[in-house]
Amino acid sequence: MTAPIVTRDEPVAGTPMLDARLVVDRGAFRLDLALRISAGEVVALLGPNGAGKTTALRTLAGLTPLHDGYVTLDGQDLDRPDLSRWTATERRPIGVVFQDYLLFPHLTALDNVAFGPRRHGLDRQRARAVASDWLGRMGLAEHARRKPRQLSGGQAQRVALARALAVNPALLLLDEPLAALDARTRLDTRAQLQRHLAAHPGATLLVTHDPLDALVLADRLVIVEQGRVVQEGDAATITAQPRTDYVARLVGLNLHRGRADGHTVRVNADFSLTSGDRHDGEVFVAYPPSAVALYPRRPDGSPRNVWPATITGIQRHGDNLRVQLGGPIDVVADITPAAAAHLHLGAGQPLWAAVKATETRVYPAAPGGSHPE
Ligand SMILES: Nc1ncnc2c1ncn2[C@@H]1O[C@H](COP(=O)(O)OP(=O)(O)OP(=O)(O)O)[C@@H](O)[C@H]1O
Repeated sequence: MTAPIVTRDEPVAGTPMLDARLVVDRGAFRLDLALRISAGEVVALLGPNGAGKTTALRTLAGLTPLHDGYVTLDGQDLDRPDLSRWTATERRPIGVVFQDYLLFPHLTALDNVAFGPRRHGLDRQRARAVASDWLGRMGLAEHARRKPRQLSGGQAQRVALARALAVNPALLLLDEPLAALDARTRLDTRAQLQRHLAAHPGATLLVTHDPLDALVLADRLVIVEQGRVVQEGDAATITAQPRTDYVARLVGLNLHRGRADGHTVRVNADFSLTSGDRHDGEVFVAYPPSAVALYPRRPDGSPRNVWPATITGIQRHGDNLRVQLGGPIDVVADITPAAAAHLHLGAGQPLWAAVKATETRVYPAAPGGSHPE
């Protein structure tokens, strides 16, 4: 597709800071996603391994060429493959924090941060003044003369963030910015990062596997699978109404797709669920693992959905056990150790699963045409 040529000095009110359609072919893999991010907005790009998150980030940074589509940032066309126009990485008003930070090992923290402003034309003294200010904001003033190897993981992460922000980027790109940290450092650094992102006036794109990072740091989530956007929205909407198996696992819900006829949802040829909600047509049915009760024998006299199942896996899950079940539908159930003691759990063991109709949530599969397929 082609977009009109837009060349303007001032961003037009109401237009997003970043407006992009990224099309990249990599052998059998094709990335094709539209991204719009407003000034001051933090968007998390979330998806399973190989979904295309890093490719999207590298394309925006100019490290991987865009094959089709366009990248418009702050009113300027950066990439227009249809016009054979691309902008070199170093000429983009973009700051990048890579997963392993990529600090220059031979430069001090100060000179690592000063590197960006230097490249943007400031003389050494002014670049160092800008860098010093950023290190101060990151609480690293006393570490300015240290080399990267003398910094902790959390400190190195903040130097990398300072380096990315020191050029006042219209777009800040973060690639798994907390992945290299241990769990404790991660907690502190996540809180600090949240503060710095909230203060960043430009657009921010955060690439992550980690739903917690996305939920804490982002205003909006964009979920990609196999190079395509499958769902996007705020965290509350996505956690309430997942639309793919990946998203359902991410937010910890069982999810089935089926055809509703009143209170009955046919999930497959062998199985229907009864729900408290009335619907007609293609729907999703979601319910938490804690809503699935397990019994050694068929429970009688109950209005619930009841079916025979077989245990396919058991894991510890917080204080409870998470039990994977096969049968007419695949589900997971969370049960307490006390409940487990009555069931004599073991892989391959047959038992009965039940879900109350009132604990299921049913919603249309294609609201407003935003269906993933
Ligand atoms: N240099 C490359 N050459 C060819 N194909 C590549 C290259 N890098 C990545 N790919 C392919 O592109 C697809 C998307 O990979 P990408 O790294 O963007 O996914 P991702 O969502 O970032 O995954 P992960 O979470 O594992 O980092 C994959 O199928 C991958 O095999």
